[in-house]
Amino acid sequence: QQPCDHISGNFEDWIGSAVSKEVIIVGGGVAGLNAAKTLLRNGVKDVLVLEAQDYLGGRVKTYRQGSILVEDGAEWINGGALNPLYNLAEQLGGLTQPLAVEAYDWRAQTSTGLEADPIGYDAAADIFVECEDDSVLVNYHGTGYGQCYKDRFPGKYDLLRAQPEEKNAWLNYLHTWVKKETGFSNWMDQSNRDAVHFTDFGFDEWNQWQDGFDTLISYLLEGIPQSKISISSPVCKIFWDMDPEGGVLVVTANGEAYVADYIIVTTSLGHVKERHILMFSPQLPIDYQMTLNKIELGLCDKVQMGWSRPWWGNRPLDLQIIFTSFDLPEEESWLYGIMEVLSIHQQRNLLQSFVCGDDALLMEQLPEEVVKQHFLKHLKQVTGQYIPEPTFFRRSRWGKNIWMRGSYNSYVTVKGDQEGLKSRTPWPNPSLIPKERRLYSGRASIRIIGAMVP
Ligand SMILES: Cc1cc2nc3c(=O)[nH]c(=O)nc-3n(C[C@H](O)[C@H](O)[C@H](O)COP(=O)(O)OP(=O)(O)OC[C@H]3O[C@@H](n4cnc5c(N)ncnc54)[C@H](O)[C@@H]3O)c2cc1C
Repeated sequence: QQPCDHISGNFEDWIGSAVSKEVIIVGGGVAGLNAAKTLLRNGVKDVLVLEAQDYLGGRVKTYRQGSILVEDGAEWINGGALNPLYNLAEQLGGLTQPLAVEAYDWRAQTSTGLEADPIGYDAAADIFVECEDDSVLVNYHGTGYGQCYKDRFPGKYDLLRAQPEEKNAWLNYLHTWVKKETGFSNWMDQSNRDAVHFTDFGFDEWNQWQDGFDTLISYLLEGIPQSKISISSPVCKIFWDMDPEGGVLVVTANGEAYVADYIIVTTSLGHVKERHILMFSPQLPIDYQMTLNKIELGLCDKVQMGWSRPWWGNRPLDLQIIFTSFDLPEEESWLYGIMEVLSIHQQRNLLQSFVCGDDALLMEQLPEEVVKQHFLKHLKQVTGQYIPEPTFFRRSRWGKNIWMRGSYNSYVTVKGDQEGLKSRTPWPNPSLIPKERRLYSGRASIRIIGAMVP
């Protein structure tokens, strides 16, 4: 199934047929295209982007069908003007303002279809803010991120005097909410020390790209000639320290070989973790490998459903789902991962939910029609409303995608923290990398860069 599995041979087998390039960029997502655009703008002309899939953008993937526009991947410009993308979108005339909270028809329902006590939501939301505060988190070094929430929730909830029987249900809701924000399978996975360093632009600023997040990709592509990009060209082998002439040899699944002065690898952490042993020759330096073992990439998917008109009413819907019973059949248990069903901004006939971690992995294994029927049945049960057959359905599968193996938010695990990794910055401090291995410091250099977008 992995197109790279049939690529074999060593350095000597490939070097003879290799085409020379100054810079090879692995991956045509935001990071790779931005690197190419920047190099070209600065006079480095002999650049080639090798992209594994048949489209550019990677985790920026806008889907259009008639008047429908949905995002499989990146959707929001979080953090308002603090986010550099905000200014870019504004400059390109493509920024939408978030809807006011009051614009939404906000509901909180139990999974059995009863109205939930909104006071539980207030407790959950308060703690959500508290546990993002670095001055609170420093007290939790050495533990998992969820510890802060677990410790604070009971007191806060009791203070708000909500129904005691709903207490655990709201704590479970809070866990699912944190998983959605982080992509973890379990909120005890991430090291609290790492969470302290998380650059949070603020989660209440929800600007978007007017015409889809891929406006960013079109912008990046301006100024990159087509000849500088090769799609459907997975990079399988990188021989990075073997050429007596000092070049880096790259071999693709199509059997093409390139020898470059420099290489920039922008593939997702999930892909690097899965393939680095087979991909790099010699193996990555041991400190890189050890770092890789201590960090993970989260997984979140989206499920989207549309109708010819909104059955929920004229206002956009924001429906919170609080699971009060856990008797779903095994196959449907991925639904436990849904804590919110939200109208898609600018798409008033469409609803969307996130599903993360293990729940996402289970959902990804099911046929699309089955996922659709589960989601529909669940919505009917929760709302108690008549819901017609949807006219649109889509779900993402970022975990199954062999070029991604995850979606957003890399993090240091608790175990990684205990083993000495103190920050999520995946690679050792560049100044600690021997000079001859740094980008722009000579041939045979290698540098792996991460996502441009948080
Ligand atoms: C569901 C979801 C929701 C998100 N929501 C937001 C959001 O609201 N706001 C936000 O700012 N960000 C969001 N993100 C994160 C954002 O999409 C990413 O941070 C960003 O797109 C990463 O860009 P990148 O170029 O670093 O990596 P990628 O987009 O992963 O690009 C890497 C590219 O490398 C290619 N590749 C992989 N392996 C190989 C190989 N061996 N050879 C050649 N090519 C290879 C891949 O196909 C891919 O195109 C979201 C992501 C997901 C999945």
